[in-house]
Amino acid sequence: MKYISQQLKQFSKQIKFAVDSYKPHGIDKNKLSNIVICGMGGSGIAGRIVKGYFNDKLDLPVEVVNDYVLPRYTGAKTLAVFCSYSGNTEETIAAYKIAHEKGCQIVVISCGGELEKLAKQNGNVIYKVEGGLQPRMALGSPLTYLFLIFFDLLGQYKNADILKIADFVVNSDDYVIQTSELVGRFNGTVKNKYVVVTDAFFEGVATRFAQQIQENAKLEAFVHVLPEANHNVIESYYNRLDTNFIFLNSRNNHRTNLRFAFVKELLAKYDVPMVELLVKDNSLNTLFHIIYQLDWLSLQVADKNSAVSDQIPNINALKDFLSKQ
Ligand SMILES: O=P(O)(O)OC[C@H]1O[C@](O)(CO)[C@@H](O)[C@@H]1O
Repeated sequence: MKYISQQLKQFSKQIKFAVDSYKPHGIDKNKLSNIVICGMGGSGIAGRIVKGYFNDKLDLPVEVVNDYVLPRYTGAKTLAVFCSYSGNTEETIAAYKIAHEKGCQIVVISCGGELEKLAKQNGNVIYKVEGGLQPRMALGSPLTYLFLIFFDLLGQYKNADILKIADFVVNSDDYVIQTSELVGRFNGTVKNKYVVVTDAFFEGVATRFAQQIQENAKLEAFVHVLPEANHNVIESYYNRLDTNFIFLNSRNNHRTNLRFAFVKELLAKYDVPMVELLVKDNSLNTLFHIIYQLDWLSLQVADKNSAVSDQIPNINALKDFLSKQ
């Protein structure tokens, strides 16, 4: 835990690094028909978070691709952003090669590897990330770059609010205290599963937390998105749930708010551990704070579960297996 928590403490520094290093990409939004953001795991999640944020702000379809292939509609009018910390993730490299062949407008976020090599050869825009961390503990820079790339497309890059991302200076000890309180609220009964009930705006943030619980704490974690989850998974909300619930609601839809209220009441009947995260507003600052808070929570849960959070033996064994094929 100590080693990985040292890495998490650099979140704020990573954000600042990206804000300071960012240079406008020069891509004209009016010449685009769509955007794809490609990447896996702790890098791909940045795309999902940004997609949720810009859903009601950008008049272009955005798709997140966590795969080897790109959708058929991609081409010269596609902005394809590739996000890989190591630059050596095989799915991301394969998708990059397709984008290059199809003549997409390409932007790469990475600290090196094969992806950076190809991007340099092909003269793509590259946003460099500082190396030496576990990819899932390096989200600050890629996420900030992605936000800046999108604001830049909207012609808002110089907007003071956006540059305020750089003001995200935190005392990580405060987060450790806050999240250990949250863990305390879950503790009455030890549950083995985590579910985040979220709305679409925070789906990426919720998924980030689920992935952090899976990789760091070695526990099952799921995301139930409202309103859709009210049409299916709600039927599993009965007694004997072995689950801790977290609620994350941006409060931007009155009907969805009602759904949250109903679900909370329903689960309360079964005495299920629940925590509602405080969402002050839908600003970038709040979004970054929630991500950081949930990252700390995943490490606290890992500690409680005596998990070795900096080791990912199954993932490494899989990569080893694939490299021999
Ligand atoms: O950012 P990268 O280097 O492409 O890695 C993507 C993902 O792959 C892993 O290294 C493991 O498969 C994750 O830890 C990471 O989130």
